[in-house]
Amino acid sequence: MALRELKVCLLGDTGVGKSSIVWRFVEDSFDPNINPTIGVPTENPRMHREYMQKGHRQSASCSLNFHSRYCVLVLVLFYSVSHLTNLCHQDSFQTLKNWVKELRQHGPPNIVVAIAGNKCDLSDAREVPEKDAKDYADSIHAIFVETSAKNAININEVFVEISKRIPVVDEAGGSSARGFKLGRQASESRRTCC
Ligand SMILES: Nc1nc2c(ncn2[C@@H]2O[C@H](COP(=O)(O)OP(=O)(O)OP(=O)(O)O)[C@@H](O)[C@H]2O)c(=O)[nH]1
Repeated sequence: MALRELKVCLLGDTGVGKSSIVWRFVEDSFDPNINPTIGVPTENPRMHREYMQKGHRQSASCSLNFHSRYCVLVLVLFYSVSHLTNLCHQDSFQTLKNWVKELRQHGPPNIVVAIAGNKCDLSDAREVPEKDAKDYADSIHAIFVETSAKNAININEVFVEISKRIPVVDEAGGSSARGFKLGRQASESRRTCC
């Protein structure tokens, strides 16, 4: 089966867990002391995808500089709970809405958008009700999943859900809305991630 190269951009406030989600998905690991990153593309060896992480500090023109040869998918993150940083949950939820607005204005049409409410393991500190986030996601026709990179909750699922919405492109360049199946690259069999 032919491989397609796709790009997933992870957008969201600093500290919402973009890097941690990538690490959990690619390496099945979690680092509580992970360093902040800004805009460093990360190769995904498992699925021949390229992940680009973008923090909210970057300008829209820079961070929404999508490459047309890729089918572009977007995972927008916020955390559903208050967090011990100077950013509160409402900030990250509001930032998410701003990202969506920018995507609608500057992103390609028919972009696949998924919203992840990360850090759902901190349920005692929950302050954004799941229903509010779900209602918002429904209103923009986005996928919504609550995730925890720490406890490996729904990390694979969010990417599987995204993959289901990716149109299949046939050899003639036409597309259908059937989605496609995620799989592992044979050449990367030494990797131990799931
Ligand atoms: N409890 C909990 N902590 C998490 C989770 N995901 C990430 N963290 C922690 O949140 C902090 C920030 O995580 P990062 O993955 O660096 O967040 P980021 O969005 O990539 O941050 P920037 O690189 O600054 O944009 C780190 O201390 C992580 O260990 C999670 O699901 N649950």
